[in-house]
Formats: sequence, C-alpha cells, structure tokens
Amino acid sequence: MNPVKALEQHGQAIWLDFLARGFIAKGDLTKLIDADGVKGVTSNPSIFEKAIGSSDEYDGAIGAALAQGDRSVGELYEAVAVEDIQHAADVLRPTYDKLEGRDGFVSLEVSPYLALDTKATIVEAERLWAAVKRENLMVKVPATRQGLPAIKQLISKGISVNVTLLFSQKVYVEVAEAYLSGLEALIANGGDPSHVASVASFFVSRIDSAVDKELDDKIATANDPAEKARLEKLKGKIAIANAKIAYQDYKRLFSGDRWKKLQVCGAKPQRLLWASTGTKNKAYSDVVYIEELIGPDTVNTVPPATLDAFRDHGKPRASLEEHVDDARAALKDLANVGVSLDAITDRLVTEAVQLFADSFDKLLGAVAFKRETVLAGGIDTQKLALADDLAKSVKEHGEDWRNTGKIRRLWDRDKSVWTGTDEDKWLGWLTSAAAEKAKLADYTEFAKWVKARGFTDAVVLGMGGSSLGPEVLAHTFAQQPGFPKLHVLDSTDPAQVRTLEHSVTLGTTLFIVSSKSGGTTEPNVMKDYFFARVGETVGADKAGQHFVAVTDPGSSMEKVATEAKFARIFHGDPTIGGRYSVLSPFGMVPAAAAGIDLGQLLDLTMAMVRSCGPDVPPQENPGVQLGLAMGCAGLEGRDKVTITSSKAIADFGAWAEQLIAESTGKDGKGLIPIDGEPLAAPSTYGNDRLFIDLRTDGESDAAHDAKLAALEDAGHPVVRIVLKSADAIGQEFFRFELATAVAGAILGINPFNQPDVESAKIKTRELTAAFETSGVLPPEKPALTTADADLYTDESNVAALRKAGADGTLDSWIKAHLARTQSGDYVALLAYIERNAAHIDTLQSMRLAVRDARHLATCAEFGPRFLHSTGQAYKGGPDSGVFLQITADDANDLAVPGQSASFGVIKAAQARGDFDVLTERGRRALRVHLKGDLGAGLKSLDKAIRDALN
Ligand SMILES: O=P(O)(O)OC[C@H]1O[C@](O)(CO)[C@@H](O)[C@@H]1O
Ligand SMILES: O=C[C@H](O)[C@H](O)COP(=O)(O)O
Repeated sequence: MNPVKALEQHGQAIWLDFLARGFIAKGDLTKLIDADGVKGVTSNPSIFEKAIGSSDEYDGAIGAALAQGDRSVGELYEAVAVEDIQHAADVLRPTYDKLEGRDGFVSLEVSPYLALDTKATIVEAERLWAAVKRENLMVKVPATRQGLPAIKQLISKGISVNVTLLFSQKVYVEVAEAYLSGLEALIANGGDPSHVASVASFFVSRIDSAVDKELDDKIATANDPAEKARLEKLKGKIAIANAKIAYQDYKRLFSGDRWKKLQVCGAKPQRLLWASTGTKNKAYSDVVYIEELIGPDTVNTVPPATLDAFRDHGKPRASLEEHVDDARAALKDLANVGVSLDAITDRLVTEAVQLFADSFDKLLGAVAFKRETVLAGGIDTQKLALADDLAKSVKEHGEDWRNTGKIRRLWDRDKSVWTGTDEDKWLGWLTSAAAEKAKLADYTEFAKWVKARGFTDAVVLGMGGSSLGPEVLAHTFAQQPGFPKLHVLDSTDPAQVRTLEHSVTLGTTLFIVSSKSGGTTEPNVMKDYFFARVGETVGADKAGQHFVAVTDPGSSMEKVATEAKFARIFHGDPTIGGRYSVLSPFGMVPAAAAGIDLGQLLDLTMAMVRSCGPDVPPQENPGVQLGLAMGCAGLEGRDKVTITSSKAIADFGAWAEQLIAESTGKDGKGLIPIDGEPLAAPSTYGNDRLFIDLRTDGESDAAHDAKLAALEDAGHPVVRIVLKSADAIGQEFFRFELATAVAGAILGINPFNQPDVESAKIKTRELTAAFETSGVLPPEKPALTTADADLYTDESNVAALRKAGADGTLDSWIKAHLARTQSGDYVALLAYIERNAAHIDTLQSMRLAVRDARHLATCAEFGPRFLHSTGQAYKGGPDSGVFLQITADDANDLAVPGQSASFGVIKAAQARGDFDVLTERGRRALRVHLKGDLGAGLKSLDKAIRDALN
C-alpha cells in the first residue's frame, strides 16, 4: 500500500505544505488527494513568495486584477493569494464534505507584520475570512503573546484558525486554552461550535536545527569523551521528544470534563499538526519527521519533496506514543547539559516572525515590481545613478528601513520614525490625494460656478505652501477653454503687486486667498488691497463674490472671509503643513478654478501614492529610494540638492525647494535645494551635489542629457525622473513629499516644523508695530554709504569683512564677502525686489558668475517669497551659506488700505527681520541697499561681483 495513504489507518491526516497556481490548475493537487489521501493544504509567506515572486505564473492574474483598476501592492497580493486559496479550498471541498467538516482544509496566514498586534491580527483575519468565503478555510494566526488573545477572539466568532509558529509545550497549553475558551464564548453567545475547526501547528525540524547547533558548540569545547557522547546522543532527538510530550498534553486537554461539555455541543478537538517537517539536516532521514510522529487525531503538513520521499520509502507505524519516557528523559538531559529549550523556543518564535516578514517583504517587492511593469504606461520612472559609497549607504539604510518596518511605521503615523516630537500630527498628506478624490463632486460644482461667472483670471494670494503648488499648476497646465487664467501673487513688493493688477481685468477676476494659518501677513494685506480695488471696480457689496478663501478651520482668515461675504470658504486639513498641502484644497481649489481635470490629476497621482505605499519595501519604493538618496547624500556632505526640471515642468523646482529646505534645514543640519542653475561641466562643481533631473517623456534635450551623463561619469550622484506627461505632476508632488519625510528621518530632524521662519516673523512684526506707532521704521546705521548703495551688517560681520579688506568702496565689501566662501559653501542672493523676467535674468547672471568662478552652489531668491520657503534652511540649516541680501528704494510705494504701513514698509520690515535673524545666528551676511534707479543699481552690483571674482 502507498505509505502515505496508509497514514489514514493510523488516524493521521497528511496535508500538503505547498501551493502554487499552476499546480492546482493542472490538477496536481487533485491527484495527490486521490492517490495519497492528502486532506489539506497549508501556505505561509515563504510559500507564496516562492510561488508568486519567483515565477511568471502570476503575471496574467496580476495583469487581470490591475485591468479592473489599480490597487495597492498589498491588495494586489491579497487578490491573487485569495484566488489561490479559493481554488485549493474548492479542490478540497469534496474531502471536507465527505468527512463532514473534520478535514479538507486550506490555510492562509495573516500578514507576518501583524504578529505582534492583537487588534490588527483580528481585523485582518476577519477580512481574509470574508474575502475567501470558504467554510473549509483556516486562517493562520501565530502563537505569539499578542496572537493568543486574537485566536480566542476569532474562535469565539466562529472563524476556524490554524495556530502557527508554535514551538513550546508551555505555549501549546495556552493555545489550547485560547481555543477552549473561544469555543465557550461562542457557545455562550448562541453560536454553533460544530462549524469551527482548529489545528495547533507545532513546529518540529526548526527545533532540531537550533538545538543541534547549541549541542555542536558544546561538543566542540567539551574535553571529556563521555560528555561528548552524551551531547552527541541528544542531537536530532529533541524536536520529536518535544512533540511527543505535547501530544500527551493534547490527550489530557481534550478529554476532561471541560472538553466533554464542549464536545456534546458539537465541538471538534483542536488537532495537533506537525509543521516544519521537511528534514533540514541532510544527515537525518528525509522522512524522520513523519515516521516518528504518527498517531491518531493528528495532522502532518509536508512539503512536496517530503511527501514524495515518504511515498517512496516511508514506513508508517504508530510511533507517536512510543518511548514517551525516553522523550521526557531526553528533554531533562538537555536541560542538564545546560541547553535551555525554553530560551531556544522563545528565540525561534521571534526569528520565525522575522523570517516570514522577510519573505513577505520579498514577496511584496516582487508584486510591486510586477505592478510597475504592468502599469509601465502610468507611473513616472526614476533611476538612481549613485557612486559606490553613496549606493552602499542607501542600501544599508534601506535594509535597516526594511528590517525595522519603518515605511509601515511611517504610514502608521509613528512619530518615533523621526524625533518623536509631534510628527504624528502632521501626516495628513499621506492620504490627502485619496481624500480629495472623495470631494470631486464639490470641486466640479465649484468649477462650474467659476465658469458660469465668466471669470477671465483667477489669482492666488498666498505664500509658500499656499502659493508654490498652485504656481506649478498654473505653469504646467495650459489655460482651459472657458476657464480663467491662473496667476499667483506672493509678494509685498509694490511694483510686483501693481504688475499683477495690470495683468488682469479686475472686474472679471476671482481672487483665491490662501493661508492655512490665516495669520500670515502677506495674504492678509494682498487681500485687503485687492478687496478694496475690486470693490471700487464692481461695487463694495459685490466684491465678496470675487473672493474665495482656502484656510484651516477656525482661522482668523475664515472669520474675515465670512464677514466679507466671500463666495466660498474651503477648509484645509490641519494635519497637513503648508509645504505638504498641494494635494489638498490648497492645490485643488486653484486647480478646480482653472478648470484642470482633477479626477485625472488625482487618479494619476494615486498610482504613485500606491507605489510609495506602506506595503512596498524600500528597495522597490520610489519615494523611499529618493528619500534615502537625499538623506544619505546629505550625511556625506552632498547636501546641495540640485534640481533641474525640463521646460514642460519648469516651475517644479520652486515648489520642491520649499519642501526640501523648510523640512530639512534646521538644527544646523539639512539639505540646501539649488533650483534654477542650468547644468555645467563637472569641473564647475564641488563634491557637495546631488543632482535630481526631471523631464517629461517626449521632451528631449541632447545637450542637457550629455551634461548629466558627464556628471554621472565624473562620480556625481544623479537621479533621473521621467514623467509620463506633465499631467502626471501630482506623482512627483507625492514622491517628493514622501522622499523629504524619509530624508528628514535619515538626517534625524523633524521635517514638519519651521522654527527659524517663526523667529523672522516675530522680528518683522516688531518692526511693523514700531512703524505703526512712530510712523517710521527704527533707524539703522550703514557700515558704508556710497552714492549708489548703503551697506549693512552686524558688528561681527563688519569686523570680519574689514579684516578681509573691506574699505570705502562697494567693490571692496563684495570682494571681502565673497572671499569668505570655502568649498562646500553656497552663496545665496536674496533680493527684495520685483520678481520679473529682467530681474530674474540679472540675478541668474550674478549667481552663475559666482558658481563658475568659485565652484560653489548658488541660490537666487526673491523676498519675501523665499522667507516662506528656503528661508528656513538659510537661517536654521548648516552654517555653509554666504548671504548677499539686496534691497532697494521703491520707486512707487503702494498703500495698504486700513493701515499706515504700506507694502514698501512691510517689505522693508521683512527684509530687516530676515537679516537680523541671519546675523543673530552668526551667518555670513551682507546687505546691499541700492539707491536710486534699480536697474542701474543692479548693474553696479553685478559689476562689483564680477570684479570681486576676478
Ligand atoms: O498658509 P500660511 O499659513 O499663510 O503659511 C504660508 C507659508 O508660511 C510658512 O509657514 C513659513 O512662513 C510656510 O511653511 C507656509 O507654507
Ligand atoms: O504551516 C506550515 C509551516 O508554515 C511550515 O511547515 C514551516 O516549515 P519550515 O520550517 O520548513 O519553513
């Protein structure tokens, strides 16, 4: 007789510890049921990893699942795993029916990530039970401390459980207790226990592997031959001895009065199942863990090779109750030789959880890869070209992130991923794209209203996070037919306010006043100004109908907007900081007003959100990969994140700049984003750069690509991101948000606060308050006055500059200032002037002159805009900045209705507040105040810089 089949006569059921799609589809499982009497199937994360991850057998199924709609990697895995389990359950169903529910089960394990979480295990087990929808399913739950209450709870709800990762007799007793008390609770609630089944999966071979190793260590150091022989005798004996004693416990636990009470209600005993019965040590018989453990009412689940071996040469006999005393003696002797089985079994549980988590990581990584392949047309690509050291560091940090489940913890909003301060309160952006999708109908209504009103222009009045995202949208998307043109105003420069005013038709303009806090000066004064101007144009009572507000609930701006009868007030999410808010109402309201297809934008975005999900391990997770590259580059001094964006998405860098600088630049650490520097030859740069290049598919620029390739060849780290189209910009918003959060964790800072911006705001407030009472800003004393300019800085900078040769000319001061730069520094031009094409060009030319002559990174920024962006890093980040602040007389100031401080005064106070904080922080800073004609002043400054560099 077939030895496998013969096990039936001993009351033991043989199950198959294996599963794969083709194996079931081709009828191989059916054959084993028919020929060998196989009565069940078990799976585990390693089994699925081998099945799904190491073959192309599932590509079709994954493709078919995705054809019904994109989904997260975890959901995708579950979809195919559930199908496999259903197929196996259906093949085993006749066995289940024939044996009246006493056998014919298939097991599916809950995620190993949840092994230490009772509540999550229960939720997942219930979900899997409902998803598989098969009576002959057993959900596998580990016998960890946290798993035990989950087991009881699930049994009490009538869910059949295969208790897994069981190694110790002591824990086995607790497992049986969980089952019995679960059944009692079920009955007490009127449930029918006859529909519930359970097995306790006692792991065998792993125990021998672990015990043998300790015995071998002792044998190696033992001197006495008798002692060596005693140790040798125990090898390969303990796992079976342990199992035999557990079986004695089983007989006791499922025989007394307590059990009989349950039995009369129809309860089935929780059978012991021998798991881990494939022989690991080649020196032992390949069927030893079947042959020695045969007994009534037990199960043995075996891998295919062990099944084949037993069929070939197995010798069944009723072995389980043989030599039970010897088994006890062996266990005692093990203790006597100083090996603690308890310690080993405890360790084995921990290791087993980690091993399955490792397999699950691999499995989800493989599914993520397959998903990306199937969706190749829909997900932006990213390639990292990192030199060896950086690549190694990224790999090591990635492995640490994987091992410690950090990406899942991040998504679980665990603040200990960062500094443990209050980061958990600032993670709303993780789910904001999905949340915004749910509001599509409202946005569509709003867009309809905007269109119907015939607005020609829509102007966002806001700063930083409230303006830079909308600005990217305004630049990236063409004006939509029938919808207004989208503009952004983020300045207190009088000339810039006027230019904006002249570029729109006030009577047909919609103003979107955006401020999360509601208390930011700029949006408030811009609103006051334009509200009055619109009132003058359309009538004061109708002005409100030209305004909407986006602000967090309860802000002062909400109050103002309500009183002024704004057409709409949209609420932001208080758990999202400004720079992470583009995929929230702060980006979506302007986008809707401009008629951008939000459904498409968010759908495209969601593909990246899923790619960066908690279930995608670091290696395959594009956001984590970018963040690790940024963070690790920062740790090795490559802290100038140089962003180049192609024409179609040219404004992206201005948004990313705020995100990276304000998030990471603090506590003397951080990354300095460099936006707007065109690429140059490798010799132009120091060793402090990380290049991130973004372009859309279809755009090509051979000269730019050649420069990038040369940088890579020269050993600079280069990240290349290719967007499927400009419409996919939302994917980059999300990728960069996640990457910045990850980089923040690597750098060891809180990426969600901006302490140094607040300091500058306080100084500015003090200065404007002084103006409101006295009518002038407090006087200041220039370090030098010339016909064209006044120079200001604090005493310590003055002393340093004089020592470096600053004397009676502008040129000498600029020269002394630039002479203070060292390799690894950056030079930032901070100009409080109108941000227009001509001024952008002028600053560009100055910065590039510095870069090319000094091989330094450069920034060209406009105030007060940058105060709400890179300003944080300049003040709070690494002390590697050399700052040249540029201020000027305003040719024509502009009054702010209702207050004495004009736009010009506010701008001047902002510049001074900014500068004071820079010098207070000991930064190398010099302020040049240009007098008279601005164009001429900028020219003489440009000349001074060039002369200084020569
Ligand atoms: O939306 P709010 O509250 O007006 O803030 C605008 C910007 O100001 C900052 O708080 C910095 O000053 C940024 O973080 C923010 O994006
Ligand atoms: O339920 C089955 C177990 O997951 C399996 O038997 C473990 O076997 P292993 O120790 O060979 O990995």
